[in-house]
Amino acid sequence: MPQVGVIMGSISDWDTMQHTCTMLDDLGVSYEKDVISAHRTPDAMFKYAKTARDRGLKVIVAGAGGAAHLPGMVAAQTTLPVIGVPVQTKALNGLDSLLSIVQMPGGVPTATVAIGRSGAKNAGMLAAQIIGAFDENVAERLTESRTAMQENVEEMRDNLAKK
Ligand SMILES: Nc1c(C(=O)O)ncn1[C@@H]1O[C@H](COP(=O)(O)O)[C@@H](O)[C@H]1O
Repeated sequence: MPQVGVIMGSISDWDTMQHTCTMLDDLGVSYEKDVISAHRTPDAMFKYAKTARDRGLKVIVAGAGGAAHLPGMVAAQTTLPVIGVPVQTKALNGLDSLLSIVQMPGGVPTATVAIGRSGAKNAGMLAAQIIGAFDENVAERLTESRTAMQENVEEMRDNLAKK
């Protein structure tokens, strides 16, 4: 039973959303992935959000670009935490996606990460942190990843000192 649902408005979002999936793979968190659109497949979106909790999901990560209504519309229909990933767009560089996701009305929170790949990566990590609040194994892997990141910066400092 997957713990995280990773959905995206179009297959064209996969370039971005694959980074969420890679992060979840690295942290050993089970997930499912799908293309669901609030605009193009409203009934499927409704069903996905309404059945998510009963299917055992704990967190939903939703990526979309442009008029990115998917994360907010999913959040409107479930009390599971929803993390929105603003996909970078050609016309407006993803500012449109960001503002569509982040500016939710009071009462329907949607966690919002940065535009594009880094945001998608952080969405996977944030989803893992939510799971890790209740799962010691995931928490342990998150701690290891922080340690690796710190070691990486130490290496950068050593390299800089040699320049
Ligand atoms: N923002 C949404 C939604 C939605 O929010 O329901 N459904 C599709 N899209 C977005 O449209 C963009 C272009 O999609 P296409 O590449 O399929 O034309 C994608 O970034 C997708 O997330």
